[in-house]
Amino acid sequence: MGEMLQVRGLTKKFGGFTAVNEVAFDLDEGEILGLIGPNGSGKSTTFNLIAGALPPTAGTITLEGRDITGLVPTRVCHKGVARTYQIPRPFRKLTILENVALAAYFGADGSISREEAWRRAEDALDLTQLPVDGRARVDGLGAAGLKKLELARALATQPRLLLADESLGGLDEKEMDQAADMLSHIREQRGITIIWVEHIMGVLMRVVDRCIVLDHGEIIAAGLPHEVAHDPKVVEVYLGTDAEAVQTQVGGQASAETVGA
Ligand SMILES: Nc1ncnc2c1ncn2[C@@H]1O[C@H](COP(=O)(O)OP(=O)(O)OP(=O)(O)O)[C@@H](O)[C@H]1O
Repeated sequence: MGEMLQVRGLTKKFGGFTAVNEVAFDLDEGEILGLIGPNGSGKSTTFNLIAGALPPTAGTITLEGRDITGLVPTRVCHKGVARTYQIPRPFRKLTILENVALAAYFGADGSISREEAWRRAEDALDLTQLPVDGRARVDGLGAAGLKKLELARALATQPRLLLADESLGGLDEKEMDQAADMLSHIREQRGITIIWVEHIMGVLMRVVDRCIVLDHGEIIAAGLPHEVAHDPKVVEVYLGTDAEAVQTQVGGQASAETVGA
């Protein structure tokens, strides 16, 4: 397995405020990495830096051995990185298929035929279990369906690295589990490497290979899900609540500190 992504010294300052501070991690091809942390910990900013939506103040981002630091989002997309947005904003007047075909077409910078864009769209709809029927409308989709559409639009650009800003907060427990299984399925079927950003720890821990935890813009823990869930620093920032539920789910031996926490 080759290296997909290398992040070093990644820092973002907004005026005098440091939102992301010296973040560094590696990601292997085919891995699912969870990026978690409480509100305001710097998850979205880190994500936006990798996707090119924000220029970093310092640090480097290397994709498959090539420096992509500071490239604009369309250029990053053409290098094989796709992202989803926390708040889906589809074209409501277009059908589901049209929305996804447009993403395929523009994601490829118009270098593919319309027929190829439709084909890629159908494939992405199939992968996300959305109706491939050309008449199905966006209006009929609920919160979970809109998340799938967001995922389908990203997948239609045929990325090698998917940045999934899932934020499953609006979904019920069953829908959250299905969304998690879907990411796992996408990795298995297509070998796509995934960074999954999520505020809720529990649902993510079941499918990620590794995770990193941010707090105040810095990595406070990194490792296997059960290691991270038992890390006293992680338990502290999540005030025990979510971490306890996760420990039950992922198992593993609790450390002396967390037992007493
Ligand atoms: N454009 C901006 N200008 C100034 N401050 C910003 C900007 N974007 C983010 N911040 C600040 O940077 C910090 C990190 O924000 P970020 O959105 O990355 O956190 P997050 O972990 O994604 O939070 P959430 O789970 O709430 O989405 C926050 O304190 C936020 O207010």
